[in-house]
Amino acid sequence: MKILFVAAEAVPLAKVGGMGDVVGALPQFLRKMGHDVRVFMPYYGFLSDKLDIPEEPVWLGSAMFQEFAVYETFLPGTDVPLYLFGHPVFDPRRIYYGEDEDWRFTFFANGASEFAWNYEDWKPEILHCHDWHTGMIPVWMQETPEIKTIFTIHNLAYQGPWRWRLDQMTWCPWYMQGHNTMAAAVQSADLVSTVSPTYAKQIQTSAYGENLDGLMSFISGKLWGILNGVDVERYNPETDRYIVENFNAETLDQRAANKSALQEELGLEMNEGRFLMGMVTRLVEQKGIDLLLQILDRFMAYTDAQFVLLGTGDHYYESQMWHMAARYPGRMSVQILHNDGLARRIYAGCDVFLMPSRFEPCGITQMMAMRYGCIPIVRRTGGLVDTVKHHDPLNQDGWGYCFDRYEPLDFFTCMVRTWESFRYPQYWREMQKRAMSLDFSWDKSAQEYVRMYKQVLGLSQTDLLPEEKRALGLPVDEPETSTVSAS
Ligand SMILES: Nc1ncnc2c1ncn2[C@@H]1O[C@H](COP(=O)(O)OP(=O)(O)O[C@H]2O[C@H](CO)[C@@H](O)[C@H](O)[C@H]2O)[C@@H](O)[C@H]1O
Repeated sequence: MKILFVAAEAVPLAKVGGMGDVVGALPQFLRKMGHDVRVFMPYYGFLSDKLDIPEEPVWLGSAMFQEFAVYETFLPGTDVPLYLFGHPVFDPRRIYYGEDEDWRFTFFANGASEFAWNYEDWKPEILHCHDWHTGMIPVWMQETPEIKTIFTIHNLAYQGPWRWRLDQMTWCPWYMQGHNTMAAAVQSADLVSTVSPTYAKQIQTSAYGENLDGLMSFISGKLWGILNGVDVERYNPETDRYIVENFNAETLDQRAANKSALQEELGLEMNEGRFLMGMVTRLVEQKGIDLLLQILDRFMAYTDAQFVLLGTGDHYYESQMWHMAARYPGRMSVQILHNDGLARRIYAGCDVFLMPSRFEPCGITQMMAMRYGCIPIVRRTGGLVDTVKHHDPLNQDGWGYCFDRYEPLDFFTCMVRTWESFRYPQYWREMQKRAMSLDFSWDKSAQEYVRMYKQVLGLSQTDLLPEEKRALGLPVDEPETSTVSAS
C-alpha cells in the first residue's frame, strides 16, 4: 500500500510533543511490513541545520495564490522518503505560535493536497493526516475517491480555525461540514483514529469530547483507538548514549549511577536514598500542572523527596514552578527548556514519573519512563488506563500507581502511598522489572494500522504480505505471493 503521512512534526527533525514521535517512528515499522510509506511536512527554517536537503525541488506547485516547492530527502537514519513543503512562511525557526498559525498550516494542508493530486512520480493511495493542521485535507479529498483519507486525533483540544476564518483564507467547498477544522476533518475522513482505545471511548462523552462529543458518537462506527508505541531502539537503557550508565532489567544495580549523576547535574543533594520524582512535559492545562501546584509544596514539606521538572509551555505554569523551586534549594530543579538528552536522563535517574493528566489521548512519556525503570504515578484517564496497571502487593502484579478523580487529595494520597512503597527496595525492584519487561514496541500498533489501511482500501484482512507474515512470526509460503498490494 502507498501511504503518505502528512503532519507538522516528525522526529528527529521537528518535535514539540508526542505527535512528532508517532510520525517519525510509525512509518519505519510500516515500511518493514512491506508498505511504501512516506512523510510530507513543512520545510522549517531550522531543518537545514539537521540534514542535507537537495537544492533542487522535485516539484513546484501553487495553493492559496502562493507558489511553493517540494524537496525530497529521507528521514535521518531511515529509509523513509521525506517530502518537505518549502515556502518562506515556514522559514522562521519555529514550529508553532505566531499570529499566522492558522494561515500557514491551512496553506500547508492545501499544498499537500495539491501534491497528492498532481505529483506524477508517486501517487499515494492513502493520505494519513495528523491533527488539525492537516484537517482540511479529508474535506478537499472528498471529491477524489481514488485517494482515501485517514485522520488521526492526537489532541482533540486543539481544533484549528473556525469555518468563517477558513472561508476568509481559502476555499471551503459547499460540501464541507462542521464549524471548525477538526470537526470538518472527522466528518470527511474515510476513517478516523485516536491514539488509545480508552480515549476513543472517552471522547464520545461530554467530559472529554471538547464540545465534539456528539459528533464523535455520531462517527463512532469509523472511529478506531490504536495505542501508540515507543521507538524501543532509540529509547533503550541498554544502549542509550545520553545516560551515564547503561542497564537493563537484570542489571538494575547499575541504574543507581544515573540517579547520582542526575542529582549532580541538577544541583540536588546527592543521596541514593532520596525519593526522586520527575516530570517531562509540555506545561499546559492538559498535563495536570494545576493539580501538581496545589499539592507539591505540601508533599515536599512533608517528605524528604526531591523533584525534577523538564518542560516548556504556558508562562503562568513556568513561573509558578520556578517560584516553587526557589523554596527548595538542593531538592527541586525546574528546567524550562526542551532537551531530549536530559529527558532520557530523567527517565533513567528518577524513581517515579508524575503524570496527573486532566486528559491524555495516549501519553508516550510514561511508557518511556517505564522502559527506563521509572515507576509512573498517573491519573487513570485515556491511554494511561491502557498502559499503567496499578500495583497489587498481594499478587506482586502491576507496575505503577494510579488515582481516579482529578482532585488534589487523591493525587496527594497516591504520592504518599508510592513514597511508602519506595521504602521496600526488594519489592520496588520487582515492580521496576515488571515495568521494564512490558512490550511497548511499535510492531503491535503497526499491525493495527495496517488493518485500518486495508479496511479503507477494501482489501482482505486475511491476506498478508510476506513482510507482514515475517513481522508476525508466521511461516512464509514458497513461492512468495503478494496478494494485498493494490498498487
Ligand atoms: N521539555 C521537553 N524536553 C524534551 N522532551 C520533551 C519535553 N517535553 C515533552 N517532551 C517529549 O515530548 C513527548 C511528549 O509526548 P506525550 O505523548 O507524552 O505528550 P503530548 O501531549 O505532547 O502528545 C499528544 O500526542 C501524543 C501522540 O499521539 C499522545 O501520546 C498524547 O497523549 C497527546 O497529548 C515525549 O517524547 C517527551 O519526551
